[in-house]
Amino acid sequence: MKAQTQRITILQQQNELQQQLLENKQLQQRITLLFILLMSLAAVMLVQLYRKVRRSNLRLREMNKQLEYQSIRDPLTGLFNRRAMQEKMAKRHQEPQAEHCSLLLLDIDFFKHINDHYGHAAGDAVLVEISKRLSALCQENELVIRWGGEEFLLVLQRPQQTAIDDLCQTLLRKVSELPVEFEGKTIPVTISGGFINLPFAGVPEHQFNWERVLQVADMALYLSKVNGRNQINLVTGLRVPFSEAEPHLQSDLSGAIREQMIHYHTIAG
Ligand SMILES: Nc1nc2c(ncn2[C@@H]2O[C@H](COP(=O)(O)OP(=O)(O)OP(=O)(O)O)[C@@H](O)[C@H]2O)c(=O)[nH]1
Repeated sequence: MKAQTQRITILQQQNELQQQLLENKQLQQRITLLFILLMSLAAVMLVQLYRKVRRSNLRLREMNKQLEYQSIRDPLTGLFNRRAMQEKMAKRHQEPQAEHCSLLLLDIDFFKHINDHYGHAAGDAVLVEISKRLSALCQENELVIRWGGEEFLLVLQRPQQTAIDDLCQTLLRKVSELPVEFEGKTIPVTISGGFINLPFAGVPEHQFNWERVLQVADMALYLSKVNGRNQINLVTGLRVPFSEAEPHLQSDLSGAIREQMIHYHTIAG
């Protein structure tokens, strides 16, 4: 009887153990399931987060590109601005053998009168139209810059002087032959310019840098203005050693011409 009771107790204990094992297994299964569920949820969230970050990165990159574009463009005409020129020249400075190029500085004649007579909006329309005409005449590797209010700077890549002369002639004609039409108003426009090569007359650029060379183009432009406008004065070389001409090239182009220190010619429209 005692042995039977003992066996029953053992069997009961075995049953309880089995029951416990079963419950443990179920618990383990639940934990595994929960773990898988949690991992899946985390994976989904991670993928979503990754996509979000990627989208925002793309947006940032796009905005950055736009900002970069805007920082080197003039908002009215879409042309390059001064900063673009400074960047181009800084790059040029780093090149071991900088390419020959030319600077053509242009300024619309009597632009103040256009504004006063036809209105500021008409003046803006003239700037936009002239920008288009200038751009149409330039090659892809050349820069058209809005240098100031009604001033443009072309950085040309045409080694032949005849090609430059042809361009100047065409440019004067293309600006003046067709008046700009704006809201029923017909606005006649002419332009004046000053031209020079960079480097100038083989003078190394560390000695005569682009800013100083451009000053000469500015003086040549001034000559075009005082000599009647609708023309371009081109400074194409030196007739005397640079050291001799240098003082004149800083502020007195007329003196350099008078003293026959430079090669120059005029193209009239
Ligand atoms: N409409 C318009 N006018 C501008 C802009 N920027 C500058 N200006 C005007 O351009 C005019 C420039 O005039 P001036 O420098 O006196 O020269 P100008 O009348 O062209 O005379 P010359 O250069 O001697 O032929 C000024 O009246 C400026 O207000 C612009 O973005 N839009």
